[in-house]
Amino acid sequence: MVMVMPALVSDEAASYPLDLENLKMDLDWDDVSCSICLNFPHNGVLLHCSSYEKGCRPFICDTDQNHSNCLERFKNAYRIPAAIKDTSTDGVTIICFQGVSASTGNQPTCPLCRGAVTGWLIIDKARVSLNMKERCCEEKHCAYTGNFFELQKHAKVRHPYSCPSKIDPARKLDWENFQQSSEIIDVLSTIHAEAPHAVVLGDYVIEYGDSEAGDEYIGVRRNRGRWWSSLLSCRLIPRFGCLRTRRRSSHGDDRSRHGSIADVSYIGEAFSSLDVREYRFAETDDGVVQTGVSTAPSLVIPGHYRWEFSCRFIFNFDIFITDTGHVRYTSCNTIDDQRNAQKLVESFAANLLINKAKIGAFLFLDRKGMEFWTSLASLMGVFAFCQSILHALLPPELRFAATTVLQRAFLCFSSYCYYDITETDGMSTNELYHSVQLYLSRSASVAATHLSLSRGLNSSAFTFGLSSHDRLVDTFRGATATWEHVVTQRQAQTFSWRPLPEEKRSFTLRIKKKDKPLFVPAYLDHIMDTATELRRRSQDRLLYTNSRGSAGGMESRGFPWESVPFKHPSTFETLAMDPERKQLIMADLRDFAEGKAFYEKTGRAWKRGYLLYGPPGTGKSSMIAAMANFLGYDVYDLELTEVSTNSELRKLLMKTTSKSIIVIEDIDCSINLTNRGPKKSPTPLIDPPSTEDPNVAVAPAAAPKTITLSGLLNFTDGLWSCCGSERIFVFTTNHVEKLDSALLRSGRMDMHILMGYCSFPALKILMKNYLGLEDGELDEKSDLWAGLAAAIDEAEITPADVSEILIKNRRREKPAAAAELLEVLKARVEKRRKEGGKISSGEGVEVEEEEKRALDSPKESGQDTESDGGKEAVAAAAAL
Ligand SMILES: Nc1ncnc2c1ncn2[C@@H]1O[C@H](COP(=O)(O)OP(=O)(O)OP(=O)(O)O)[C@@H](O)[C@H]1O
Repeated sequence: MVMVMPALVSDEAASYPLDLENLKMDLDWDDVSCSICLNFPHNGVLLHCSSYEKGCRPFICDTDQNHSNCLERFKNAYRIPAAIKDTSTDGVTIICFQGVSASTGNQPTCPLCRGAVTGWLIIDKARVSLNMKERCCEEKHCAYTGNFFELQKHAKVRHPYSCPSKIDPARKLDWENFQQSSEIIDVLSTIHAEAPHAVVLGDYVIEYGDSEAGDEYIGVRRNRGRWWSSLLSCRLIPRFGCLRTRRRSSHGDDRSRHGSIADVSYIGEAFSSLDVREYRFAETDDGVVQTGVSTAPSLVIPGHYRWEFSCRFIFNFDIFITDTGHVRYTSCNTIDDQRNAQKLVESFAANLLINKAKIGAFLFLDRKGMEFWTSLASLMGVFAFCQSILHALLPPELRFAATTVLQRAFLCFSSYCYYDITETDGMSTNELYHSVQLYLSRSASVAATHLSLSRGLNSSAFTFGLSSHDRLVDTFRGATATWEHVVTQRQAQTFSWRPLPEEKRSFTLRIKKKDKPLFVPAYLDHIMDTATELRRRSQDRLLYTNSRGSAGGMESRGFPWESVPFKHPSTFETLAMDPERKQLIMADLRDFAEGKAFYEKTGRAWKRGYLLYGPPGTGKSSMIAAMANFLGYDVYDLELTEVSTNSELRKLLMKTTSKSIIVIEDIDCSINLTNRGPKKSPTPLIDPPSTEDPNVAVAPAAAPKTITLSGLLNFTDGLWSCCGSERIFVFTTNHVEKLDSALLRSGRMDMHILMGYCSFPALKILMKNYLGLEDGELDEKSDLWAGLAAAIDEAEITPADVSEILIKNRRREKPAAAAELLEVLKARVEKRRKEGGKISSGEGVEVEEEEKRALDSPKESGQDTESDGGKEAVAAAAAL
């Protein structure tokens, strides 16, 4: 047996003797493949590794750069500077690496067993045999196959410049990734072997459970006796570049035995073999004192700066701070790392000295903070435990009672009081809930992050609402109110006549107990008022009427008014009227709308009456529309002929809302305004059908009309007139002289407005409206303009008539249309003069009024004339 001792440079390698005889005998050359390219190893060599004795035979190719070139690549990977021929005997040559030492951390390792490689053997017999094996050309896309010599020739001729043995970067990266993943798996399996209950979170291992065993695992004290807490042990998975470096520096023979053992030894040795500096914390001293230890200075740091966990920084070293008063850092390989570690610990100590505060940058929790959170956690744990016990032991009724008692106790001791405003109040809807919703929508649109949006019927605006469990803080008279929108699922669907929504919604108002007198009821009133105003502004205005053809419909659905959206376009701007008078009326309306305090102070009902009188077509209806548009009020057009009794009139009044205009047009045509007492029973105009005929249904007799002037007077200025607020009464008439003076007195009709014939300023407005004629557009000194100014007053023409002429001529040129108007005015003046100054339109008024009276109240006209006859008939029947 020939034993050869290779002249190895490292001490460890010196112990690998070679049994050359056995080497020659125990190989079947057909089964040999290159450990790197996995092909037949042409011109092959056998790496001499530490596991040679155990049968490891790592053959690799020793070809040139035109082929796989595996030996060269192996040497390059480990930066082996040189190799020398050491021994040569009987067809076996031993080559040894030069200048390789285990201490440099760059020891070549066997591709099969990962053991240290000290050199290689050239076995002549193996070479001859292996060189004759056929393999493919290494060049991409080349299909040539041949033995070693054929391939050499082929490469020289066909691929003289190719270099297939260069490393493909993508494949290199793949290989590195593969190595990394296997390292991760190794580390994880080691962690689980060492600490089966640990959880690996990112780069850290968190251990749960009791650590009474007191294993000072990797130098970090565990949290004793606190079963609920978890302890951040340490960062175990370092960066893999570092891991690989460390691996290379470790002993190969350990690793060759077992892969995972290698990682365990890594974790262990990180704290044993590396440089450990130590800083000491003293319990009592408040300063940081550097105690003179020769190589490792000690810092005395107050006790409350102790931390119970360790942290690995982004650098390649670890710092541990233990409750025994020690700060330790372990540096890795480089001098830079050591310097960084030292700097960090020193700046940490300096910070403590200066600030005596937490150093946030180091992501540490101080002991006090830890204690607080652990106490809190323990309290919560106890609470959860008690809750589960109570749940198991107590019946639901008892639990409910206990909860109620607890809630009451809580409310007793709380400095807040709470108000729940539910969406429904029993069977009816809670108006306050909707008002609060609308009120909060003002600020919700700004403050809240999650909103619900809605748009109501007859509304042109969107309203915002709080979503479930959203909160909003409001201030009222300097105090704070917190609103929360609570939405819960309705539990069991109880029997109900109407379907209930699936969710129960409510608002909870939280205010301080001391603010209670401030909030209740003033705050709620404020909410209601604001919501009403918002609702009014966001909704289209409405035109109501009570005219439905019969008094029987009065109580239909409990609401006597029917409404349509109010869309009249008339405004004070388009109203043809003297500008000064217009301004006067507008100022009066504005004062009224803003006069809440004034009316309260003076003890007057917040209402105002306007009487609009003048010939037909002078703009009385237009004036009402302009008023409504100016104030933004709803309009109630009261048809008096549809109202049977004074009480009905009262009910109608009661059902009007505030901020509204109640209009009675042509009041002189609607009622006998001289009779203050009840009217006589009316006699039907047509005979009632004979009751003898059973087939004919007997129509019920029309309800007697008992509405009186006094009823109307009470309507406008009685006790009932102030059942609402901010209401305007407007009466219109063509014959003011026919009205009872009681109706006209101040307090009922506060302002009498004459809507007269078209004046020259009014004419200008109409020409602007219909012809688009702006001021100064026509030469004011022109004959046309002067003629219009002179004729308009004498013509006594209504704005309605002027409008009609202008509409007819609106497509013509403006001067031509104005000239046409002048012609009409002149003709009218001429006619008036001929007729001796009699107002022709006045005659028209009379005729028109008669017609109106006949149409509007046929019964009334009939009543008076036939009342005597009726009386006679009744008397005759009584005599019989
Ligand atoms: N002062 C005015 N300004 C603008 N347009 C007017 C004016 N007066 C009348 N008009 C026009 O004439 C038409 C009739 O007017 P309006 O109905 O307001 O008159 P009125 O006085 O209410 O008539 P009546 O007494 O017959 O009800 C309206 O369509 C309007 O366009």
